[in-house]
Amino acid sequence: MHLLTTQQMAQADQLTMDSGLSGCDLMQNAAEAVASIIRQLAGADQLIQILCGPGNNGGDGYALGAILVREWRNVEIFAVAAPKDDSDAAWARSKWGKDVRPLSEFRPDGSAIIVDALFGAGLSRPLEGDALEAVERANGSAATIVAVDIPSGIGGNDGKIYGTAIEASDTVTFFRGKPGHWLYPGRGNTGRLHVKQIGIEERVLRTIDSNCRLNGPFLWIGSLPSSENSTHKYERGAALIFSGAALSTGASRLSALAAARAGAGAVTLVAPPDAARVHAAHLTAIMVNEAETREDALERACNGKERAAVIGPGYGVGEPLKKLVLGLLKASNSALKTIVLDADALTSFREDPETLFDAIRAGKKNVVLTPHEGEFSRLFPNLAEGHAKTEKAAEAARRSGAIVLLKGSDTVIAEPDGCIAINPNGTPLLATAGSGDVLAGIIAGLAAQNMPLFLAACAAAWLHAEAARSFGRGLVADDLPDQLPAILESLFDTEERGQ
Ligand SMILES: NC(=O)C1=CN([C@@H]2O[C@H](COP(=O)(O)OP(=O)(O)OC[C@H]3O[C@@H](n4cnc5c(N)ncnc54)[C@H](OP(=O)(O)O)[C@@H]3O)[C@@H](O)[C@H]2O)[C@@H](O)CC1
Ligand SMILES: [K+]
Repeated sequence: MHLLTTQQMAQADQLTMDSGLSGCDLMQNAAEAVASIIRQLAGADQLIQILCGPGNNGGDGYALGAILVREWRNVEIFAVAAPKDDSDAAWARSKWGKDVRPLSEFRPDGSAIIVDALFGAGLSRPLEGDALEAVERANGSAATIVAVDIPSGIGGNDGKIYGTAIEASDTVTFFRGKPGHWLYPGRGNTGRLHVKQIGIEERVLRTIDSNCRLNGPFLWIGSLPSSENSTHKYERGAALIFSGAALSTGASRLSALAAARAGAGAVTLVAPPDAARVHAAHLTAIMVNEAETREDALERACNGKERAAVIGPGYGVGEPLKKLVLGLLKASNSALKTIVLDADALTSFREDPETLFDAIRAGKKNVVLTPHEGEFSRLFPNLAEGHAKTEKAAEAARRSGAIVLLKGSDTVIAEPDGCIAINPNGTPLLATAGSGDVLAGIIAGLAAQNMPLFLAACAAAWLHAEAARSFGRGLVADDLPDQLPAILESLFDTEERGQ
């Protein structure tokens, strides 16, 4: 599903109005959509307190009030300022036609439903004065809060809080969601998101240049590898995982198991001899190859049948890892097409990230970088602050020439050409040691089966979170790979049933 910025939503609005529907029609439809949610949440006698701003978000609030009083509901409206004369919002206020009290007089009734129609797509600065106080009062009350379009104070494009922001239990938005509904902290303030259709036609998306999508199976299920037609393990796809030293083998082992559970037919760990023995004691289905030196490991990678490799987890930050990564990126004429750079492989380039980016751009490999925020700020120090997470990831992908999967509870995946996906099913359960190693392994496992790399990264982020959810409390990273087969199976089942 596309996500639209506030500017793109305004464009959708305008394109719709150009083809005949008026702004007042859209506002009326928007208000009807919010009313349908209020009817589900409110008892017949429950007080509805609507807070209206000066723009069209406020207009939606007045139009909603007019609908609800016709149903004999008990409605109060408080406004921060009157709408401009002759605006759609002024039309809606005239439809309401009853008393409007100043926002400074708003006192929440703990048993009421508060409708937040203060600011939506037009939020242009931090909340202050009466609006700020009203939002704080509403949040401090026991009332249920329903936000119109987006909780007031949340930036529609970046999900950031401007001054303060409404904490809604439900948010009703129109046509498509916005990045700010899905990026934290906005996602936390949004509550349940209801996306309602108000007469904007799908075809406007052909004109609007939207590059941001919500991640989910609908995006990549058609490309998800199925092992049905492969009879040989190498035909199914092989992955190579680079191991660190004997005392830090766990991370690479997690990546290897995840790659195998994601469907790679053959997974090999390449490890220094003492580490190889540790792996051998733990593993059965995963192959282990010894490599005496870094050069041996590189040679093994270049002469193998593996299409995808993971390097970084548990390897150890430093010059040897840098050289190995640069060697892999440079190697031509090998089956290895995809390299997932994670953890130590990212941190090793913190002093000179440009060396890494130059090598990625110069080489012929498809590369995914999987930083968490800390690793990201080491590689892209001037992008770390201020920007929206989507913009940070997109700019990092453009600069590095790699797909960037910026981890977090709202993981963002970006391609160098500007396509972005926001992952919606992240969970705090994933904040556990080794979880990132598993994610890197899933990406490699899917890429080894020839899944297009951006889609593989999107699918991996979603499957990884789904695996955590399906295990639940008490999860440790070791549990994640084992959850994957059942999740993959149910995805294929669903697709076969055409759902
Ligand atoms: N797109 C669609 O499909 C449809 C959209 N619809 C609705 O329209 C909404 C967008 O309407 P909108 O453009 O009028 O913006 P809105 O959010 O009402 O705010 C603008 C006003 O607030 C003011 N203001 C801003 N920040 C402020 C602050 N911190 N503190 C104080 N003031 C502040 C700002 O002042 P200014 O920046 O101009 O000085 C301006 O006066 C959208 O969210 C949806 O609900 C539906 O009706 C129909 C279909
Ligand atoms: K709002």
